[in-house]
Amino acid sequence: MFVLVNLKAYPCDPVAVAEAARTVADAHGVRIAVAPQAAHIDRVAATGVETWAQHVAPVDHGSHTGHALAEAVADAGATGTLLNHSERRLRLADVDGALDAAERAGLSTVVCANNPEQVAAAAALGPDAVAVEPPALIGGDVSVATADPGIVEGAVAAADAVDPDVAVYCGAGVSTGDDLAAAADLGAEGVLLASGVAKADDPTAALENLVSGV
Ligand SMILES: O=C(CO)COP(=O)(O)O
Repeated sequence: MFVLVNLKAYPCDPVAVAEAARTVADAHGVRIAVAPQAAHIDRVAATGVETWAQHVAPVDHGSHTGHALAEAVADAGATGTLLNHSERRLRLADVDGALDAAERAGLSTVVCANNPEQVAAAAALGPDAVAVEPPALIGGDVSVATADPGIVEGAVAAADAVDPDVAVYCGAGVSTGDDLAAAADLGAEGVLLASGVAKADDPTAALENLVSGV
């Protein structure tokens, strides 16, 4: 299982979370990545943890003030990027353009989606992975795998029908080893989570609990 920790814009210490993630990943042989704010990518990557961007823009080098250029986040140390997160939605053409930008820069990609129908559309664009995250469950205490197992199974089936090479992750409310195990049982190959780690008093303990479900 792949564990992708999205730090959003939470007021946590990104380097402390990154060091915790690298330590737990190494100790347990689990792939854990951290997606900090763009301005923190270089400091997070310097810890040695797998580092992702939260977004890249569908643009090339040029006159694009204020856009997150895929090459720039890759230069800073990111090796992958989220796209179309529920809190950073894109138009379909911009998801496609951002996937092109990420591919140009050598970044792995996860396109987020609300439901199996959007998962199918996202998978058709050829990302490395899609992630189903029901917005109503994001930031809550009940994991998507418990609250709505059918949406995870539906996402796995939808992606498989379009392109079996696209991995399927799930997220929203994931915080424990039981949540991770439940997601795996439903066919997910990874989880996205945020508050369970970014808001934890002890991110190392939170991550240790999570990977106990691998
Ligand atoms: O949006 C998410 C990850 O990208 C999920 O957030 P929570 O883990 O806080 O529910």
